[in-house]
Amino acid sequence: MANILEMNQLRKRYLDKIILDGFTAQITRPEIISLLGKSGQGKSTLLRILCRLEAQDEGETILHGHSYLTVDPKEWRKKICYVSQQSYMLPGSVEDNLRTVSQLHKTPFDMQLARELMISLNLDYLDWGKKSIDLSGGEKQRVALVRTLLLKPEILLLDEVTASLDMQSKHAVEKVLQDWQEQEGATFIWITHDIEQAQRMSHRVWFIEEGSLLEDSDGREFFENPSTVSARNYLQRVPQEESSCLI
Ligand SMILES: Nc1ncnc2c1ncn2[C@@H]1O[C@H](COP(=O)(O)OP(=O)(O)OP(=O)(O)O)[C@@H](O)[C@H]1O
Repeated sequence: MANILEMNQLRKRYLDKIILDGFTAQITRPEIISLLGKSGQGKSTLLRILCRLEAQDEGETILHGHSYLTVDPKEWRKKICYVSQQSYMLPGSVEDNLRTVSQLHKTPFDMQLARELMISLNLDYLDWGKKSIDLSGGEKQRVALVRTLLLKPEILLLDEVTASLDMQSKHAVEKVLQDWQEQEGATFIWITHDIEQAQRMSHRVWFIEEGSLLEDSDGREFFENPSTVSARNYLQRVPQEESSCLI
């Protein structure tokens, strides 16, 4: 059977800077993959290419055996959805945002699922008539996540989606996503700089350096015994980098 997703020799450069340098990986079964690496290594660029918000310069992505060249981008983006760090709200109310997906794809709006997800993400207090522009950063982030989950994508690309959340909301998001992954058999590629979160969530880890996949490991193995010096340094350095923000 074909792999869920293949990335073959992806290359991308901005001006004279190489961002992705032959990134190659396969997803063979639904799982939660943490995409880890220092800042500026090409993680977000990779996710934007995977959902076709950007084009690679070279290389191929293949979804269930079909090259991206043969699949309409709109159809592709129903299956692979990106939730970015800057949660973009569409104009209008919270409810307008939640209904967008079904309007775009001409599918019925699943009110019950929307309500359940909002409650699970600690947003039960939120007035659905409130203008989306007036939401806090953390509220926007969670509404954007619900909006995307309602599409039930097969592959969900998560770019630091808990970055502006307090501890309680962060754990709520993790629980919702963990349950969702199991129930729906979805695949997540999750960028996080929160190593404890990655330890809690990862079935696999992809460690990226200078645009190449340096390690592709079972989650537990990666955190117990990373096989490259770079990954070992990264794991030791992250808490120090985070604590320096407090100075
Ligand atoms: N549109 C663009 N034009 C020019 N350079 C870009 C563009 N987008 C990203 N870059 C550069 O590409 C490099 C990789 O960026 P990317 O956002 O993919 O890194 P990242 O690993 O996700 O970093 P972080 O962890 O800090 O979010 C960076 O040096 C960034 O400045």
